[in-house]
Amino acid sequence: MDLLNLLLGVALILVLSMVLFFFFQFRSHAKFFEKHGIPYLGAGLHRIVKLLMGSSTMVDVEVDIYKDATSKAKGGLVGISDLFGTVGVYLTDLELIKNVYVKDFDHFVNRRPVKTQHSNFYFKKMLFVMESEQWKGIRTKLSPTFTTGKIRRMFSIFESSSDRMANYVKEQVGATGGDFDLNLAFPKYAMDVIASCAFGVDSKCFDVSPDKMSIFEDMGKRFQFNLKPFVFLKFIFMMALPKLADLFGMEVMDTVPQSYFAGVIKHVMKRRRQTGERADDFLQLMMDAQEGLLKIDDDTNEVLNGTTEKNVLEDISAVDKQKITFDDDDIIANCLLFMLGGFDTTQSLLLFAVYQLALEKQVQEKVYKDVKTSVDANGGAITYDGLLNMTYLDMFLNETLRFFPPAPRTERICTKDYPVPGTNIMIEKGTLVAIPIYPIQRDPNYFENPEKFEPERFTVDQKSSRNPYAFMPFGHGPRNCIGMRFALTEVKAVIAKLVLTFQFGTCQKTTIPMDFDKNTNLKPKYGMWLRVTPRS
Ligand code: HEM
Repeated sequence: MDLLNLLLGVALILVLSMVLFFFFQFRSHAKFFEKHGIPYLGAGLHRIVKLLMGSSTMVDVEVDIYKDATSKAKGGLVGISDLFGTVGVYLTDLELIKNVYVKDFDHFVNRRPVKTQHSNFYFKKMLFVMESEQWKGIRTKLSPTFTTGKIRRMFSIFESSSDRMANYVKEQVGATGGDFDLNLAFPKYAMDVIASCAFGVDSKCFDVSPDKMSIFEDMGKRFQFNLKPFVFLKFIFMMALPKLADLFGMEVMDTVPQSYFAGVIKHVMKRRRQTGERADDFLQLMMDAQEGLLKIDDDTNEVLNGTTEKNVLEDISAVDKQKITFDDDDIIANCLLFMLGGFDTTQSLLLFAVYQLALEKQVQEKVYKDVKTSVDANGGAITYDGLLNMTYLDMFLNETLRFFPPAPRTERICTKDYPVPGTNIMIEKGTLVAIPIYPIQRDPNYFENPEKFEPERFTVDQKSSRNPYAFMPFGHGPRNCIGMRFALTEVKAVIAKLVLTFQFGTCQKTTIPMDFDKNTNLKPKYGMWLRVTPRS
């Protein structure tokens, strides 16, 4: 009983300390914004509480902040205290967003820093969280692995995983079709591709029944981003009190899957080095990059409006380049990043794509015709070049990404004081800069009737008549998603295969309208139940 009282007392003191800590922090933020003449949205504690209680999703929070922000913004921004107590600005103006992404990128090179010192060995070596020159150096090493030419060479991986996926779904629904939760199959596809591309192994995901997972899939799921209340509180604690978090040895990521995957990669690298065996996969490209055998191709992530990633990356001085190391731990970290950056996001796009196919029958028929025409012209095969000709499929996926962007916002940290053009506002070095993706893509100022699903918004004409920064599912500029082309090819390959093989419809268990999972990025809450019927 005494021990229980003691624990309750400690818990109470901890909660009270955190409340006091946040109270004083938010008061100092209010003064900060007042001094800079920036309207302040306040602490937004009600949003944090709603997230923690599970009555709001991350998307609800984003939409709510955007609504508030657009009504109060000055010079295209408002002040916020983010969920972790960081002082930040929230951008509402597309010109300012363009400046941050591209034009004045040198002021906004980094993302939110990882403040803990002793933990997260691989996490800190991931491109996503790296900073400044180190980031530029590693991005230079990795960019040549994501070019069109390299992805074309990996296409056979997408092809065989797509075949496995289609066969798996066929087995589940039978010859006459049936209701099936696609959420049980797409994670297997995403994992199968990652296992082959980034780890050089067979995931065996499709070799088990839907209620089971192969060890690779199981570990991958444990590695996924989630915001369950306990994890969320842990993040808040780690960001707000990094020194204490270090003292407790807290880790951002679960260490068991981390060690498992690191072991797999080390094993494959050792075998390849010993036997001279090579493969057309991402791991091989990184091993080649380590040896300095890869060059930046001309098509390295073309970036909108004049600035190319190539320009920025070539900007690193010769001396800096020598300082950039790329050892086996960097390779492991960036293979893990494939899992972190590519597993959840790709699944999310796939799930919402089939959802929209099922809801919009006419769209489904158009996608089918587009795919069939291209495949027939290629002797019945889905090829890399064939995918490039599927223009309606491309428009359809873009509209799916507008409607359901897997990442609802992105962020930068201001790395040099930045005077906001046309105003007397200064964004101070160290300030977090939040860029809302989901709410802008649903804003009627940029997309007429935004709640209507309409792939025709992405015809060449319609795209050219719109501000390109209103659509940003992969971010923009030199720090955009490095895996964009990879992800789009991976998704197109399997959607093409699936629409050729099946027709998708709704069933009793289909959630309409969509309900999002509260504990993670954009994902359906109740799986993705659809009626799946093999085409005759
Ligand atoms: C549909 C799939 C995907 C979506 C929607 C997506 C979205 C995004 C977004 C919004 C960002 C932030 C961009 C910015 O801040 O401007 C990002 C960054 C990133 N993504 Fe993706 N992503 C996807 C797939 C992938 C895949 C397959 C990989 C595989 C490697 C990947 C790796 C990364 C990395 C490494 C970054 C950080 C880049 C850097 O900091 O230089 N993503 N992604």
